Amino acid sequence: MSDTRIAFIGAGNMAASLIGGLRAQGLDAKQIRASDPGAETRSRVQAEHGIEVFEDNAQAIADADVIVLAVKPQVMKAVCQDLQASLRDGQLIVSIAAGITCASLQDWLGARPVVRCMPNTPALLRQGVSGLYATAEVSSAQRQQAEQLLSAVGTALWLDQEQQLDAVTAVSGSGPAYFFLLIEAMTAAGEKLGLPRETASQLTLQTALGAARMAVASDVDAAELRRRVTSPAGTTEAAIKSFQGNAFEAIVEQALQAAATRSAELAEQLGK
Ligand SMILES: NC(=O)C1=CN([C@@H]2O[C@H](COP(=O)(O)OP(=O)(O)OC[C@H]3O[C@@H](n4cnc5c(N)ncnc54)[C@H](O)[C@@H]3O)[C@@H](O)[C@H]2O)C=CC1
Ligand SMILES: O=C(O)[C@@H]1CCC=N1
Repeated sequence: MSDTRIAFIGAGNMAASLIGGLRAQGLDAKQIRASDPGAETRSRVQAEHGIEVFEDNAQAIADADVIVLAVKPQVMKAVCQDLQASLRDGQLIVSIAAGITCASLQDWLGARPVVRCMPNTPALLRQGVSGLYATAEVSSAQRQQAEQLLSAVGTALWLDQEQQLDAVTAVSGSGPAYFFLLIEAMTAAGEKLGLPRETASQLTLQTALGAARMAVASDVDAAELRRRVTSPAGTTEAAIKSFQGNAFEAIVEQALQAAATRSAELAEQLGK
């Protein structure tokens, strides 16, 4: 990455996280450019990261080795069709949009090297995780560039099949929202049990953080960690029995299936 030039099309939340991660890794501000129609968005990334910003996407990609498509899936087709004429051979396209296939991107941009990724919002704290899939046109040097880009904001994992990105979207792309939902529910339940809201919130948040850190650091799996909390005939067992009596695992499986199905549907709808 020492002399790679990267252009971001769309400078919203995910792009700003990636730019922040790259800058923290020591990439020079001169190596990064971004374009966005929002004047406020442009000013913000320029002020925060010292990079050059553009209103015009074609200007932003002029000297780029890597072009990161960080717009919403719904505008991707129009953005690509506008960019197509300004692309040079050898530029790597990296898309972080949910549910936009490599085939659609290559349909709109030509048969170029494309890496499709699914990051998640903890990228904001460089605690993200991403799945990456590369088309056959991507060289090994470009694979490394894409991996380094996503590694700047967390863990980057390669996939063998593009379809697996629907599952990655269901597990980790949307995943932070599931944990936030559990945090909301546990905080509300703690309050109902008689705790002040702020206390219930702090207890829940620190428990979530502690449990996640333990699970990451542990050499045993989550099921074993759970067993270690669960005393025979104790309080945890009562709660776990209640969760499982209400088909907790099935609820989780159905929710992730819904997310994966939606990811595939988006590809179908927006790929045309
Ligand atoms: N938010 C999330 O949890 C995740 C989002 N993603 C994907 O990341 C992409 C970006 O999402 P966010 O950063 O959350 O959205 P965002 O709305 O914060 O950023 C998108 C940016 O694109 C800009 N934009 C709109 N039209 C444009 C155009 N014609 N040319 C250039 N820029 C344009 C918008 O002004 C906005 O600043 C989406 O495709 C989403 O699917 C991927 C993983 C997780
Ligand atoms: O909800 C969505 O569609 C996007 C993709 C993953 C997270 N947010």
